[in-house]
Amino acid sequence: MPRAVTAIYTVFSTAAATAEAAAKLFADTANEAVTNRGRARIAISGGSTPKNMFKLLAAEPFLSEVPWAKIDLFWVDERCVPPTDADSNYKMTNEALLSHVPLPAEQIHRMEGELEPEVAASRYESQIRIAFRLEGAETPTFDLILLGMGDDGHTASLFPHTEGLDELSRIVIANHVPQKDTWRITLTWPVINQGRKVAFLIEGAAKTDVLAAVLTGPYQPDTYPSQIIRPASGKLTLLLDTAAAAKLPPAVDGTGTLNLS
Ligand SMILES: O=C(O)[C@H](O)[C@@H](O)[C@H](O)[C@H](O)COP(=O)(O)O
Repeated sequence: MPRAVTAIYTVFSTAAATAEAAAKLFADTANEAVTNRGRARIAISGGSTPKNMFKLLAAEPFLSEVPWAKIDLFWVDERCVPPTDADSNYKMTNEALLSHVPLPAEQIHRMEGELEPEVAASRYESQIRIAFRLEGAETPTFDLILLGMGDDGHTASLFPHTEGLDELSRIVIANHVPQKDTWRITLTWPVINQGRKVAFLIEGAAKTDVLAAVLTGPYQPDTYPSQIIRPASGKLTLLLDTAAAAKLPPAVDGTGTLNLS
């Protein structure tokens, strides 16, 4: 049985407001982690939705608010392409964010999409083990994991009916995605669920029906992998625009709560 968690969704009237809320979540969580633990380890997703948030983080006031020198930035997933490729999550993030902020290069932990998938996955797992000083079978606890969701219900690079959904012990895997005829590198869902704070950023009418199925429909994670994200903290945060949230129970004063059992 899946872990029971409380999904707290906040609905914003525009994509710009959603991006602003996501940037504030990034800054606030980073500052809390640095205050309490001396550093912040954050894993971000790619795709298109986070781009506006990244641009906001690269400008004032967030540029000054974020403790860049104390952040270790990781990716949730990456396409198996070089970092110069138009499909590269790293490329998008570098253009929108990294090339504009004082985040030390050695604290930017890129997934090496240009390598053979399994090699890239095991090298990234080693990078994480070193950065988190993990021993034995320990797994990392990220301070913040920012996720997106595809219109097929996938998150990270955990796509419907793929083998990656069955991986319980590794931190990073290469996941073959037959429906895209491609390989992806991705964090595994148990690692994502261990995040201190796990948040989805979801926008647009293309996500309306699938988000309703994920949050209010029967539990079928092989079909809707986003359902497998049930954080150990007991709380799942969702930042949504009105279009994505259109088929969810109406939010009161902009915020709704769903008990996912
Ligand atoms: O590599 C990726 O594509 C992402 O990490 C992926 O999980 C993304 O979050 C969803 O596909 C949503 O993508 P959009 O934001 O483009 O809708």
